[in-house]
Amino acid sequence: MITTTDLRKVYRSHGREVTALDGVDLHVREGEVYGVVGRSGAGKSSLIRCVNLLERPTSGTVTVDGLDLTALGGRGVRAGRELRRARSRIGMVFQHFNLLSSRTVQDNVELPLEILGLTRAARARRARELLDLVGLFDKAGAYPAQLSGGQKQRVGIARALAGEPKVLLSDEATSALDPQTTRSILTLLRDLNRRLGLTVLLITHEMDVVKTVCDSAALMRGGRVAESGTVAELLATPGSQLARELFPVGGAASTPHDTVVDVTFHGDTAAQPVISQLARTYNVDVSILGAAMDTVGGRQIGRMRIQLPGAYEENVVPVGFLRERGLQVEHVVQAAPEHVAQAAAEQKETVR
Ligand SMILES: Nc1ncnc2c1ncn2[C@@H]1O[C@H](COP(=O)(O)OP(=O)(O)OP(=O)(O)O)[C@@H](O)[C@H]1O
Repeated sequence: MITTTDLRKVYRSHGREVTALDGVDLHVREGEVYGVVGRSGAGKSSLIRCVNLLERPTSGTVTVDGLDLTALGGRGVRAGRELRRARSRIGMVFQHFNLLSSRTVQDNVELPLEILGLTRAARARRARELLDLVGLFDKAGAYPAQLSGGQKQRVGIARALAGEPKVLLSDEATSALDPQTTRSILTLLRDLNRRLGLTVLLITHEMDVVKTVCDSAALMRGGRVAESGTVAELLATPGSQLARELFPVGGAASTPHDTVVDVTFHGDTAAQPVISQLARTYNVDVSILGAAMDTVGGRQIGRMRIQLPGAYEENVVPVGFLRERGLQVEHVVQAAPEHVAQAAAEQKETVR
């Protein structure tokens, strides 16, 4: 539904060039909720703004619902009109809601419909339907200042849906909200995604957002996509940073000479009997260093960090035993004690 190909964005200001996007290839399938995460400055906002051409890419293409938006945006009245029409099929939700304070809730939702040229009666009817959809029918006559943050964002979402978009872009829609309100907005987005078949591309710096609503995710670093895939694929990718951050499991080994592995299993596969079978079959002492269960991408996932006596090479058979039983096993390379001391010293240096 959304494809970017070798997308580059270079900002030029005060004689300086900043490369915000350095060849981004992204593919968001129809009907999925896709999360883009990354540190501040990774290029997330630039990406989402290039997807609806609020920002013109320096090079590369953006295709939304089969239409190459980058080809539409030439100069001239016709090109401008075509781009505006295409853009009206892409809804956008902002972190700070961007509502007009002098307009009522209903008038805010009607704004894009005015631009689309709907009659007053048709606008009012559609705006009320949309307010009903986001649970704010009774607030039609209120002004933004009379609403809570969550209600303002619901108005923002209703307004974004006015042009009956197939795609909704969300730029940190929940980062100004408290955790409970965040949850209710995410539930609303998921609900709209399912009921309307809406494809949602959201950017966030909160892993919990990805965990709660996303089917797929990408990690951006330095203007590039460092990792991407469905949440299930990412969780099954050895060494995936996203998987680690989505599902952290801690615990340090008692000795650096033993083997530490992270074992991932799905909620319906009980790991505990497998671990005790392992201990019995190979007569090894298995220490559980950490464990967690959580729901990721709507599926129950469990992760356990265990310690096995001896070096990794000596544990190939027990590790194979776990893998044969369908568990995903990832070797956690432990830092040698002198490296730990050095890393701690370096960190102290940075803090100072
Ligand atoms: N209009 C602009 N002019 C110049 N440089 C810009 C502009 N917008 C963004 N940048 C730079 O581009 C890089 C990527 O910024 P961008 O806002 O896309 O990142 P981000 O991942 O969304 O960060 P954040 O999470 O802090 O919003 C940064 O180095 C930023 O300073």
